[in-house]
Amino acid sequence: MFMIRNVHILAKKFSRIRFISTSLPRTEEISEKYIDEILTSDIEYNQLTNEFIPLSKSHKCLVLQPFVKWGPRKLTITPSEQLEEAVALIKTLPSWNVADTIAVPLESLDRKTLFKSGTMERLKNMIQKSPDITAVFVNTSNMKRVTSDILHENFRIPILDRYRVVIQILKIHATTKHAKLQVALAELYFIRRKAETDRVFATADKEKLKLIFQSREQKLKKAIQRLRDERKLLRSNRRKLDYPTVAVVGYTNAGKTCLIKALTGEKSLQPRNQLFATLDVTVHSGVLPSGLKVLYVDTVGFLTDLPTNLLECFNATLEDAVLADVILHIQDLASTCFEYKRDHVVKTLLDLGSETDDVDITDKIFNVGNKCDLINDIKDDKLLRISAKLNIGLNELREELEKLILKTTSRHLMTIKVENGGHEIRWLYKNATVVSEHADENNSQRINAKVIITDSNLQKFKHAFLKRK
Ligand SMILES: Nc1nc2c(ncn2[C@@H]2O[C@H](COP(=O)(O)OP(=O)(O)OP(=O)(O)O)[C@@H](O)[C@H]2O)c(=O)[nH]1
Ligand SMILES: [Mg+2]
Repeated sequence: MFMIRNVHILAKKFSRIRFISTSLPRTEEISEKYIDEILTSDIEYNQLTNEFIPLSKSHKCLVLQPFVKWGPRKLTITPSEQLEEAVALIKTLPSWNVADTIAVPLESLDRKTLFKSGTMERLKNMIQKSPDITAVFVNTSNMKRVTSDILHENFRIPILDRYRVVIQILKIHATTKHAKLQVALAELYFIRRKAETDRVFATADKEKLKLIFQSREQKLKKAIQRLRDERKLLRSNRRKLDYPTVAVVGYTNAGKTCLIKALTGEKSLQPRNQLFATLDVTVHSGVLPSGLKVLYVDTVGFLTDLPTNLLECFNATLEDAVLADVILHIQDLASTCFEYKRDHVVKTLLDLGSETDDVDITDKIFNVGNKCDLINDIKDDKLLRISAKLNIGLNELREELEKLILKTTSRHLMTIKVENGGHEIRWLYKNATVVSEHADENNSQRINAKVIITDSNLQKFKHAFLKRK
């Protein structure tokens, strides 16, 4: 009842608030200060957030996994695997714990009360007998308001669904402005849906709420657009530098950040045994066996069964991934539902590829199996097995990556005979990667330069030097 009574008070307070509409600046005029203000001082909206999704400092949860025993809604992931992921989600939140877990078989997930009366009673008794349970986490993507109210009336403690828990994690883990804005947008969609279905608001108040939500959505989208434009600029600057990019993607906790740390030696990177540890796209430089410099892009991890609104916010951050020269898909060999997670990532990537660039990205995806130190059986013999943590298989990975990069970026690894200290070698140092130089045995005036050069620069080189001869 606590939550419902609060919303009543809010509805009363709310009818006294006057909504002041302010005009939005143009995208290019949006300043850092403006972004800070959206995130911290939107008073009317912050009041709504506190009421609809109060951030609890700690909870002891009963993790409840409803599952359909048979029929088309039956999933390839087992209920115990789903429970395992749900427990990991809760444990990611500081000071949150799991009191108990239970998988509940259902005929369908569409019943308004979710459970039949017998099961409801059993669960009610179980919760009443365990006073240390302070919340129930029902691991479904987006529970209907009516269902959550019915469960709350029965269990008398807060009811959380997957959307609510994931948002809580994202709020804690978001550190950069872009991540914070994306999370704020996902949260707005969540609160709007709740408020729209709330019966305690009068129609006039609902109109006012609608204006607050609309205004906030516009502000957030504009600010996100500004940061996206900035990222686009950074991307095109990177292209001008002509360094190939490798996007490291995969399910959350697969070891993406750990792998980039191992490949680049960058100490600032912090792999963590948490879901959604990384919420920002960051770029780190590394060197391939031939000396070619590459940029590794760390990305946000994937998670199945998220509502579309939340997914949209994530997908925006994956633009960099789809546009990279190579997509390194890292899979956790030790994870229980390995195939299920792999298929989810591949499907999302292919969908994103066709949306963003309308291209088939299959040829530039490279699959690796990480955490080989934890298992002995070979799950997929086509996968290159590595351990980012113990540095196993990383040299082979670098070699394979280099081959694929040369192919996808139309680069050539070749030896060119040039004059020692002449224009040509200077040009090559400027426009290609010179891997090594060896004196020509037959002519001391000339050297053999081993270079990596793009197709277009090779044409330029030929045009500038070979045609003149
Ligand atoms: N045993 C073992 N553990 C690993 C290996 N690679 C990564 N880990 C561990 O797996 C956990 C997750 O690693 P991260 O690199 O943070 O995973 P991520 O894919 O970046 O996760 P998100 O950012 O949440 O998407 C950390 O505790 C790592 O130490 C490995 O090869 N072997
Ligand atoms: Mg990470």
